[in-house]
Amino acid sequence: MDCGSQTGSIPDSPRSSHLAIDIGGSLIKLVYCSRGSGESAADENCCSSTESAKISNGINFHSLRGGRLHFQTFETSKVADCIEFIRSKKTDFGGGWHLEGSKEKNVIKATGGGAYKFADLFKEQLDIVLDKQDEMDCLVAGANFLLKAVHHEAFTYRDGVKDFVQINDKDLFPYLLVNIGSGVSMIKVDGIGKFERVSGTSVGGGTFLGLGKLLTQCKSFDELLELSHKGNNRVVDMLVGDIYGGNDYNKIGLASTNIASSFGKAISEDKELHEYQPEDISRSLLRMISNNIGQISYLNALRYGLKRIFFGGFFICGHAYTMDTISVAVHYWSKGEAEALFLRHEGFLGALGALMSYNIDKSSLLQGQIS
Ligand SMILES: Nc1ncnc2c1ncn2[C@@H]1O[C@H](COP(=O)(O)OP(=O)(O)O)[C@@H](O)[C@H]1O
Ligand SMILES: CC(C)(COP(=O)(O)O)[C@@H](O)C(=O)NCCC(=O)O
Repeated sequence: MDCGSQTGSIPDSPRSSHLAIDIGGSLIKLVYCSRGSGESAADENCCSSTESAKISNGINFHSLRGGRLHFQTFETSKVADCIEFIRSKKTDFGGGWHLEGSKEKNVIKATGGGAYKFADLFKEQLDIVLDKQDEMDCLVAGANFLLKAVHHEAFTYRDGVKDFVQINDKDLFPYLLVNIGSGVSMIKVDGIGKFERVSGTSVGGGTFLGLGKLLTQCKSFDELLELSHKGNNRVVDMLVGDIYGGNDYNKIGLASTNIASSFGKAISEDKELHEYQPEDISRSLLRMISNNIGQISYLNALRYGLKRIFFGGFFICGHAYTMDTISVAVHYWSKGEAEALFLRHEGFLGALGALMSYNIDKSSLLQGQIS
């Protein structure tokens, strides 16, 4: 993305630039363009950003011709940190955020439920007005932008192998966009600004983290994911073989190793929670939720005749086991007909969409200038 004045993509004063915010149920995502040499990647970690922000900054920080695009996250429960961060950036933004055509002095584009929930807080604390953008509009705009503009944005993931897929511009639509945030939205996208939210499920990233905290005493998402690396879901899940005396159930295509019932082993084992390893619980939970989302996504793709399913949202977080499980679920249920694709900037679709709702020259944004 070019924030520089040479292309005229962002008509603004030399120092000021644009900031957009997506305030979700779990995380706040900030995206902002800045110009000049004043900032470095190190700035990204200077405040109380979450661990996943650090991870994503590692891959998402972009040097821009004439400017830079920055990505930042905060836990929504720590909105005060986000407010302090924005306050600290105010001078970098020429003393405020001036929206073209608006009488208001400080206005920033904002999406997600928090744009409503925290509107008064931003006004009181920062004297900033949140210019609310619809969450679904932003998700779709962000996804379309990335898929059209960014080389190597989408990839498949199977058995630990990431394969980048270059999407032909003329062959992008229709597709299913599945955003796995706190909850999950499934959106059939037919073109730029043309979409319908066709389904959703409340069993999403918030469920993984919420149940995971209750069941394992973990304090954070990163801790829970880390545990899942070391776990064995078969200790907790009831397999087909557990029911069929070690045999496959060939007639309906089930191998003995298939999960028959997530967490099903806990029915009969008469064990207390503390007798299970938190690693195994975390693994089983992650698998259950990823598999379920993969399956519902496939059913919606089938319902609308869609071959490509793009997965976004911070739940995925570039995590190998999550992506593998989703890919296997889509492949398994579609008998290889549909494909799960992941996005490098998965967690920032809404924030990028909100950023694009500024009066920015879209044609220059769509010339592949984001790396
Ligand atoms: N550092 C983190 N803290 C909390 N949740 C995280 C973190 N990193 C990833 N997640 C996962 O991402 C989900 C939030 O995804 P996101 O797309 O930001 O949704 P939302 O817009 O609802 O906040 C969480 O529910 C959790 O599963
Ligand atoms: C309400 C939401 C759009 C909010 O987005 P989020 O903060 O989870 O990213 C999302 O949580 C959702 O789509 N939930 C599923 C609700 C349902 O379809 O049953």
